[in-house]
Amino acid sequence: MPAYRDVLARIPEPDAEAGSQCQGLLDMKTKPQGSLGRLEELACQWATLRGEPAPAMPRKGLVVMAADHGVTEEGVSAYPAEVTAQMVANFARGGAAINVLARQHGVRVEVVDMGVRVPVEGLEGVRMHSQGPGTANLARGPAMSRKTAEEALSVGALLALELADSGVTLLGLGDMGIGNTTASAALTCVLAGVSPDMATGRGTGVDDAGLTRKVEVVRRALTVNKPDAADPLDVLAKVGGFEIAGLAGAALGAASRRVPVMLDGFISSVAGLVAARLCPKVMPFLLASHMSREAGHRRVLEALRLRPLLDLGLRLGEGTGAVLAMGLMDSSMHILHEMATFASAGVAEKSRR
Ligand SMILES: O=C(O)c1ccc[n+]([C@@H]2O[C@H](COP(=O)([O-])O)[C@@H](O)[C@H]2O)c1
Ligand SMILES: Cc1cc2nc[nH]c2cc1C
Repeated sequence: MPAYRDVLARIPEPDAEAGSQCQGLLDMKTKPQGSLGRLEELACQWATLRGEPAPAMPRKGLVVMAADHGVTEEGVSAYPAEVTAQMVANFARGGAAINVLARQHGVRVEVVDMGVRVPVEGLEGVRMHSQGPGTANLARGPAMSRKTAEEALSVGALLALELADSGVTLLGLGDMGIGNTTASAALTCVLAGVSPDMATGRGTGVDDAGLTRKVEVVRRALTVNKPDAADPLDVLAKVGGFEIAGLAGAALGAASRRVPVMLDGFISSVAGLVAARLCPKVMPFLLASHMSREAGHRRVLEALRLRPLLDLGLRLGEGTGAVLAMGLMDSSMHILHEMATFASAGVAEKSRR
């Protein structure tokens, strides 16, 4: 059995009792009840998912999965496909935005080559799990076989298990892949039930003509491939990407170990949606870090019933928004562990009037 199928059968239920006990602890802190708003919600969510009223501070990890997309030959990106490999080298050297933010927030980063066109073999710190030299052009036929989609899902699931075993308790998802907003738009159309013009955005910054072309390409991908919305693996194989499949697998693997998953922008949220369609039990473990500028992101978060923590106009990917939001999770846990209570600080509680 492919590894990802094994993990999705093991995703536990959240522990609502641990969450309400966590709220009880927060209510004893020296503040009007509920006044830390979503930070309190985050703390309780963390408790619910970890299954303890006062869990330890998160140990943060992030997987950045990179792959190329055959659909770039349709002229759907503002940047050339070579940028995917070049950015993987940049990640390995520690010079990308994600490296900077991860260092600031103490997040361990794992970079995975899931199928970059020109392999980046030999780069220290890059894990090689290439599924091929990029996907096939999804506007002309399936992006990959069903078997490859399952293999990529399994790579992600096994990596998440490995990270959980080594102590990671909060996992962020990041992506890198020129052309991947086209694949993500096509996935969004099928899995969230929206039209190509609603799901498609400017990605790295295509102009108006590029956007019109991109919507047409997404429309053609759906007509040519006829993905079956009731069969998420079929959808993923036909109009997905290697890195998207890997990230979906990572979400499933993390959830199976009670490791909450911090989604990033459009692409990693689509991966979350793929995971949710494969196994709805993953849904409580998915957290939305931010609202991307990319047009389709809102639709994906709506389909996942998630409310993003931040709205910073980001549209970079790489896991940048996920890492920023992990800082909020840290803050919520510092509050839970370090704030004085009304009793310990001798502060008068709410009047009973
Ligand atoms: O995270 C997002 O919401 C996001 C929105 C737009 C673009 N990106 C990044 O830009 C690349 C894909 O853009 P494109 O135009 O080549 O499809 C890919 O590397 C993504 O990480 C990411
Ligand atoms: C330079 C560059 C960096 C990126 N990081 C994620 N997607 C990207 C796309 C481009 C073009």
